[in-house]
Amino acid sequence: MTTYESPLQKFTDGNAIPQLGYGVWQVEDDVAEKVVAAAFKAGYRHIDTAMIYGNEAGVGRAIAASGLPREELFITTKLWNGDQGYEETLAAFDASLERLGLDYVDLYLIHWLTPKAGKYVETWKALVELQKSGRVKSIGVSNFTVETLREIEEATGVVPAIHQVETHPYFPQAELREYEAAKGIVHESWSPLGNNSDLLGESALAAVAEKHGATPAQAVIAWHLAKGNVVIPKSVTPERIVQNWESLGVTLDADDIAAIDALDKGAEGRIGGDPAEADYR
Ligand SMILES: NC(=O)C1=CN([C@@H]2O[C@H](COP(=O)(O)OP(=O)(O)OC[C@H]3O[C@@H](n4cnc5c(N)ncnc54)[C@H](OP(=O)(O)O)[C@@H]3O)[C@@H](O)[C@H]2O)C=CC1
Ligand SMILES: O=C(O)C(=O)[C@@H](O)[C@H](O)C(=O)CO
Repeated sequence: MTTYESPLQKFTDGNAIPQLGYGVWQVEDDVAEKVVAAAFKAGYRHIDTAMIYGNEAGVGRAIAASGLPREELFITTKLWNGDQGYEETLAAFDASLERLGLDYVDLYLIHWLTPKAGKYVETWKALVELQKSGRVKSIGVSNFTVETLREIEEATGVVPAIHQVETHPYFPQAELREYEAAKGIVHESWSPLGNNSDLLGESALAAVAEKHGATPAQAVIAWHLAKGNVVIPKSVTPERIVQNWESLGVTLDADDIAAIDALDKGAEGRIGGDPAEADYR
């Protein structure tokens, strides 16, 4: 069996993130403990959770039981929308850290812009403070827009290390990725496999996958990796956890990438909420 190691993407703050990680949205807390253990066994060292997923404690138990040195792990969690605001953020962060059983996280994200609440600038200031405290190594955002990425930078002089946002072949985020590249913001793809849409059944993917002796999911993960995206596929199925990790052994050529690029559906390709409008509380 080949042993893989994820490539790293460098942040402008000097830290780096493993490009292939493991996401745990819609995973019950007790299940999270088991599947994160399986992910560690497969080789993943980067775990993506959030307060709203309700499984930080289960992730924390898996970390504690793993025996893996803390410095080999990369743990992300996120501030939920109802906790935005300067003081509220500091308190919510403490609670997340406690549930995880950690004394620092590698990455803390503002989960959604929530434009109507209008608190994202003061919330970003709290993340800047948390990074200074050393209890968060890197800070970033999720579900922002070009305009609001610019706004938080102008308010603080601090550019997010990373932007986690819906990205998959149906909705590849070309314009946003161009702005991020100019700013050195790493792009992170959520719902990278298209979360139960028709994506994995596309015949174009089947053709690319067959050419490489791979599965459609592996072809999609390899596409994200080739684009430089950080990618965090979720699965609670043991063989898929391993299969997704083994995407690291799949290298696409320019024709394969063009064939997957052609699946772009424009605005129609979006599966989740539009950050400019979504105001989940
Ligand atoms: N910041 C944000 O707002 C958001 C962040 N995220 C993050 O991104 C992560 C991934 O996104 P998510 O929405 O979960 O969806 P994904 O795009 O990762 O798709 C997950 C689905 O694909 C299935 N699947 C996984 N691997 C395979 C495979 N090899 N072959 C076939 N099917 C497969 C899973 O099934 P099964 O589990 O049954 O195996 C599950 O139904 C989340 O877990 C979360 O960490 C997601 C949404 C929003
Ligand atoms: O999965 C996430 O990270 C999300 O932000 C959302 O899909 C969220 O969990 C949700 O359910 C929105 O109401």
